[in-house]
Amino acid sequence: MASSSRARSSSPFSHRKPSSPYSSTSSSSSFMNNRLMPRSCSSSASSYFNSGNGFSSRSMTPNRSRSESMYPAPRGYSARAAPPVSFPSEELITEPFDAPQRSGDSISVTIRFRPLSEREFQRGDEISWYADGDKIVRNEYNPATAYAFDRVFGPHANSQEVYDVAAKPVVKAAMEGVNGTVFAYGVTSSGKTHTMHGDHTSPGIIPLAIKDVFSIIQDTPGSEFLLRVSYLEIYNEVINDLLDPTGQNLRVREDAQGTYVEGIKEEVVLSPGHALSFIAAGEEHRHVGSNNFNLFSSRSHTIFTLMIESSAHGDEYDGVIFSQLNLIDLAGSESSKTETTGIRRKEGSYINKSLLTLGTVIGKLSEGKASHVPYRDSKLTRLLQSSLSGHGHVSLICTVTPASSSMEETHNTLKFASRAKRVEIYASRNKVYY
Ligand SMILES: Nc1ncnc2c1ncn2[C@@H]1O[C@H](COP(=O)(O)OP(=O)(O)OP(=O)(O)O)[C@@H](O)[C@H]1O
Repeated sequence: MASSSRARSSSPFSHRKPSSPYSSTSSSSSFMNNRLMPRSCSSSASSYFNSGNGFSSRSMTPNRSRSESMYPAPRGYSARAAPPVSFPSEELITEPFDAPQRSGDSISVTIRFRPLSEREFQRGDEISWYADGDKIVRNEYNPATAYAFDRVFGPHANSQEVYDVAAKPVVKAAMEGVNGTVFAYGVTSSGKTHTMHGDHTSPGIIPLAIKDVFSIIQDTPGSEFLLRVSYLEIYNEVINDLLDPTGQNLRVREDAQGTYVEGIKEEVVLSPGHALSFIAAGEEHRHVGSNNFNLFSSRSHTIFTLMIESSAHGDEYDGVIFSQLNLIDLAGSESSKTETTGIRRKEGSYINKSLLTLGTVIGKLSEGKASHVPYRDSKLTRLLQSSLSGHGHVSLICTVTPASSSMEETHNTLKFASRAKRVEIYASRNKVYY
């Protein structure tokens, strides 16, 4: 009998689960009084909802015994080439490179400037880098130094505009069974959290993506969906489950299909508000951690994952498509000279080491030739391995300040972004027939 165990996708954030304690009988479904009932259920719950009024109690993915891999490539598995999401092409203007012949798609790279902060303004910072049109970042003092990207947003762009370009196509593809990863990269205080989370007046990529996912469901009559979320942080190279305070120091496991976090909690979500409530709860857990360990949001990488399954009804049934959408707010690198305490210094060195490893991994991948890629050198790159090695769309949003006092740091971010553009990906649709 079916349970909520889902088919294994090629995403790095796949989580094995024991067989469901809830059987997927009608009594375990969320179909109560013809209303979708949010409930406090763990990953094992199976609650399907569709784009119409009805709900289904059946799971689309098969139950698997513990001894079996939860996500083997089942019979009938098909990984069809999906149409690439339409990101515009890009090229480096002043630092030409020998790009490998591309046969796949590439990482989409977006740059987002924030305005000069009050602090920068007060201390007399000038503009050192600026958006020259919507594809080029240019240096004010040396105009010949410029980089081109898929898209560059100046300081007055809002998060909805950034979302529409850098995340919406990835979200849309994820709803069609193609794994996706959107992540924000940049030095501390450059605007990563503003971009990924935002606030009530200016929601960021994560709430906008959640809203979009539910609106796509509404606009997809005749299909049923199952959505689950997980939320974790990597703090000092330790993975903590933000949806389950007892889930500390979780292990990264690996099997033939890639890496996954063992024992992470997944929650079924039934509405945008429901999904956002889990994020809010997760932030609370992270905050508690902060008090105990001097942990700040900027001191951990966070990964919010939305797991999506869908299937058409009745005669229209054409297999189950599934995907994972990973929305990542990286911790910002910070100069060690700003660290004041031992704990801060330790945090900073973990952050810098993992970001350095990310840079090395991107650099190796961008070379486009077979060589050792040190994914295992950090938890972040281990978890990102499947995404970066090409299984799904990847959108990198690099946040930068125009301030002259951060000119070198911004230049480093631009160089990282430039390298990332050269990484090839081969996104394919995940589909399984039962
Ligand atoms: N595009 C923007 N427009 C207006 N304000 C912004 C923008 N980006 C960032 N800010 C503001 O700048 C400050 C720092 O931003 P934020 O906290 O998002 O940085 P961060 O990169 O996440 O830093 P950290 O790495 O320390 O977490 C915040 O007050 C934020 O509101």
